Amino acid sequence: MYNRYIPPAKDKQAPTPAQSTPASSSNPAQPYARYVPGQAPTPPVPAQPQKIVFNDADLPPIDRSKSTRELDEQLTGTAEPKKPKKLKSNRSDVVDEVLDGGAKESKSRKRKRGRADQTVVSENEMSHDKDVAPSSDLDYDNVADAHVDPTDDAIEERKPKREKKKKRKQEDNLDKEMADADSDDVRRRHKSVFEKVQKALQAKEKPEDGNEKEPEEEDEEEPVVEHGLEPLPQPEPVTFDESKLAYETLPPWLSSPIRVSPDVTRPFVELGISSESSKILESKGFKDAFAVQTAVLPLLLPSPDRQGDVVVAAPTGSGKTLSYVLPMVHDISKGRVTRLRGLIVLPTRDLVQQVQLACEACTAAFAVNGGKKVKVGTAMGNRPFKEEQSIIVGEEQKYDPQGYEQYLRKQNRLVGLEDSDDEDDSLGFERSEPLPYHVITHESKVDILICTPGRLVEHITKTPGFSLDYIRWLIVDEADKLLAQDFQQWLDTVTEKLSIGKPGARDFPASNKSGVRKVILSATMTRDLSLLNGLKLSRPKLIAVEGTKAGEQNLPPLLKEAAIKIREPSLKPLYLVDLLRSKHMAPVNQDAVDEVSVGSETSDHEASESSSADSDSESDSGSSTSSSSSSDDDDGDDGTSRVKTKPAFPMTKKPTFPTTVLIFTKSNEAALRLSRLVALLASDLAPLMGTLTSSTKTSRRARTLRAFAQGKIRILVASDLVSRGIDLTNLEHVVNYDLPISETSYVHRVGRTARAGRRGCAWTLLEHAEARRFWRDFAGEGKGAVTSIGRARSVERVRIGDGDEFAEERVQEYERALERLKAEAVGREGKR
Ligand SMILES: Nc1ncnc2c1ncn2[C@@H]1O[C@H](COP(=O)(O)OP(=O)(O)OP(=O)(O)O)[C@@H](O)[C@H]1O
Repeated sequence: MYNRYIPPAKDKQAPTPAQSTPASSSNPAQPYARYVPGQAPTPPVPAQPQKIVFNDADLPPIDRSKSTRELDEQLTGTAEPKKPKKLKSNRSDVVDEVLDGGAKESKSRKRKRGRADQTVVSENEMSHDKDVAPSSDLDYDNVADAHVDPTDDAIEERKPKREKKKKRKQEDNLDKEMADADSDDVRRRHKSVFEKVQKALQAKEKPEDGNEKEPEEEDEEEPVVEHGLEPLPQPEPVTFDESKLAYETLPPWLSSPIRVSPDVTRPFVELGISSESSKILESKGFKDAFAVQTAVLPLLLPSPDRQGDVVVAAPTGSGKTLSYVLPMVHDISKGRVTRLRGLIVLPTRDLVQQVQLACEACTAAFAVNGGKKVKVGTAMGNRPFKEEQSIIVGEEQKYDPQGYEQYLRKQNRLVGLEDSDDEDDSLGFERSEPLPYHVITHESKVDILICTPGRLVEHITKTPGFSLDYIRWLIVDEADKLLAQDFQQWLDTVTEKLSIGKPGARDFPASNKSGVRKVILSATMTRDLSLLNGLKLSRPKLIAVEGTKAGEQNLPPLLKEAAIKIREPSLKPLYLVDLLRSKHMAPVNQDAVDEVSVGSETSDHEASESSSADSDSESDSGSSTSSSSSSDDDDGDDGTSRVKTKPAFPMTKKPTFPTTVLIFTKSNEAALRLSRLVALLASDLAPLMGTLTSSTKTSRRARTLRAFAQGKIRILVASDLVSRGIDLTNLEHVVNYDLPISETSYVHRVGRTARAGRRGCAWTLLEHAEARRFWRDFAGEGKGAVTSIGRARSVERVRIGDGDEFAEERVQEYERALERLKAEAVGREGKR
């Protein structure tokens, strides 16, 4: 929180920069002041001269900052052991005074009295005394702040005599007031203040009673303003109402989306898909169009109206993929020649592979009634670049003596030129040599390319014959992520290519439209115009599944969320094991996969999961190719990346697990460590576990996902790699072992379950320090809740574990597992 600077009142003298004392940690007399909202600002501390002159030699210097801190610590119970200080601060004086009920005259006052005829009490000090004594609503901050710095005396001496006289008069009044303060009336008022102080201290010291304490009940941390540098006068701060500003400045298409109810479904035939195609879609599990599809398909399928681009903001698992794949494949299937007409850009390789499957389902559906079987290719850096080039672009030797002549002339011309301005050459293409009297021509081998942004840019710049001239569909899925992280300026590179028109190349044969259709999608769609502008959208329309307010990120309607308090963070893995073994880990959908019994097939595996054997990157930057040095040696029988372990503790029964779980950790390393730890703590679950991290080879990740889909793996431990887009059909539970870094991340993580109209549960393990942020930012509960997450029901509180402590033998077992984990890590290090 930032503290707002409140300029001093007009009649106060504004400090000039020359007067201000530079902030310095070495300055022990650094003054601190505290901003109290809604109260008049503390008058500016008078400028401090370089040399401090004391009128009273016996008077010890007063450290204002020290006193403020000490009181803070006393009140909040956060006092740290301090070096003994000879000085007794003004603030301590005031607290003494308050605690003594005003009967005892404070030392500061004695001092003031003592020097009344030598020094002049500053206005600050006076105002403080006036404020403190009679007020029953004592504000300690003001009390402390109001104390004058000793250097004020020196300043006072320099003031004109007239002013001093005035001050002396005020001082007389002060003495009179102080005498009054001895009266019973004031004593009574001080008593009430004392009671308040005691209450406040008791409330602070009250130990946690073990019950789930509402984090929002915790006191707000009070803002502290450091006045090491005297603030310069500033204009009145402008109040900034973010929500108002955002919506008023959004263009109409963004602020007024086309809303669709989440319950709507319609047969595909009603939306313009032929009955033959619809039947094939149904055979693949797509019977009726989901809500988002009912809204998007009419905008993207051929129609007599001129249509613009489409932006889709719909919850995770709502079926966004099919909403763009269907119309794109439908359109491209009307053509004859294979040209690169559709680009789908996605942030990770796993998503590329997933969307490829959806595309293939649709190509089959439209390869009927003379429709073209649309060819789909991928470019994501999972194989050598050359190989990928040959899959995407075909090369052909064509007999063409004239062309060959030209080719030779060009070659001769280029010989000896240091800086060739030949575009192809400067791009570093590796060209094949033509046969004599032949020329080399290139043709796209795919109609649709699904790619990661980095790899796309590599092909644009390095693959001969790779052309975007015929592109008429550009799909950007998980758009907020792709726009926020502009990998290798992919968007500029692509939009520049798309701006080059080629007559007839971008016509849509089934309608009167030409150009590039852009479809931009995300469950957490950005409203940041500066990002969206980069897409150069044409007459865009925003589709939002109802309930998705602008700026809001809605969770799937059938998602149940719960938070589990971790009372002993050092034993957090035990809470996870208990959760996995608890009644909460039950199937939540009727058709959930039956319990599998894997037997001991994997129990004799020797190797534990290697944390860094593979080197694929999470978000493809495009420059990496799959690592040939990576080994799949430690794959399971079915090639999956199970957590293989020699059981640390004897297995007594066959491994079973009633449901499916995806556990998110904060990093690759954390995922690998946790899965190994759980395998050691619950060895019967080890054969059912797998890990998904960005350090795992892509092919192995794909096998793990396949094994999960087949029910062979039931528990996945993952980094945020799979938090976006991944569709694990049978996933029923998501566990946030580590709290996600943002609301957006939370939405994507928990959105791996409760997809496509199914039920799902999300569990978040909460350490004490995280509770406040979770309830306020993610759950949207309590004081200052600011969440943008929309949900059908509120987050539940669930208790796991045996109270504050686990049985001693479990703790010992855990310690043994940790020791073993450590030994394994050391052993691995040693091998490297
Ligand atoms: N019309 C449909 N009928 C049946 N299932 C469908 C239909 N449309 C999509 N699905 C299924 O719904 C699931 C979720 O779809 P999809 O992956 O497209 O969601 P999404 O909105 O892209 O989610 P995310 O934002 O997490 O990427 C998939 O398993 C998909 O096969």
